Amino acid sequence: MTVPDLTAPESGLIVFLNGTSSSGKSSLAEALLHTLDEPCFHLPVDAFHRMRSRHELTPDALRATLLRTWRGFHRAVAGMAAAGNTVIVDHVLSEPWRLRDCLDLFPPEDVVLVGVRCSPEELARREQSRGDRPLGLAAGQLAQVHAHGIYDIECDTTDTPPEECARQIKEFLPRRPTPTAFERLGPVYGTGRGDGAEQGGTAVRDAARVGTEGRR
Ligand SMILES: Nc1ncnc2c1ncn2[C@@H]1O[C@H](COP(=O)(O)OP(=O)(O)OP(=O)(O)O)[C@@H](O)[C@H]1O
Repeated sequence: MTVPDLTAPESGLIVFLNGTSSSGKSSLAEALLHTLDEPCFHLPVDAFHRMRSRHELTPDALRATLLRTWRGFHRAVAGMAAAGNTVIVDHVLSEPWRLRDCLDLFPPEDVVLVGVRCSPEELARREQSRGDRPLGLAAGQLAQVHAHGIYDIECDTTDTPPEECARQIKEFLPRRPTPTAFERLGPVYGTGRGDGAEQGGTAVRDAARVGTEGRR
């Protein structure tokens, strides 16, 4: 029987899609799965919420459980990438601690931070037609989600189909400049692997102040 090579592989790329609810992250992630040449995984936080058992919880317990779900999600992404997998992350940076936690965990040179933009009018139209998201959810997230201000690449899904956005990202990957957005954001947020991963990270200190934004 052949023994598999278990020496530490090179870290895989993390294509980090950040945008409000209804901005088109999941659709873009799905298009990327078909567009990128190498095997890759789409890890959406929604899948982790679906895996959780359906217990009745007090508001405090729910808040703590949601926080653990998000933090577990970040660590699952880091683990998949550490094993050499290309990972597409579908994320809403609607609370500052979420970005801090990711900055603490992910190798900054391996993250491609993608801003997924969409006009407020189109976001409202999509919410209306979906019917499974509270109206105004996306509008309420807009300012915070993009507050860090830096991306490696941005896509505007208002008038551009997911397949075209995926093609633009694929074209960008081999010529992405350094320092990456994550490399630039680490010092700004006073975070980074090394101090964060071992000690629990700034995000853990922030967690005491975490909001109750919940599942989104
Ligand atoms: N590029 C696009 N052009 C037109 N419609 C789109 C585009 N991308 C997504 N949509 C539509 O917008 C709605 C939301 O898309 P999607 O689920 O991909 O967004 P999301 O950002 O993952 O949302 P959420 O975070 O709420 O799950 C869907 O009805 C989808 O068909």
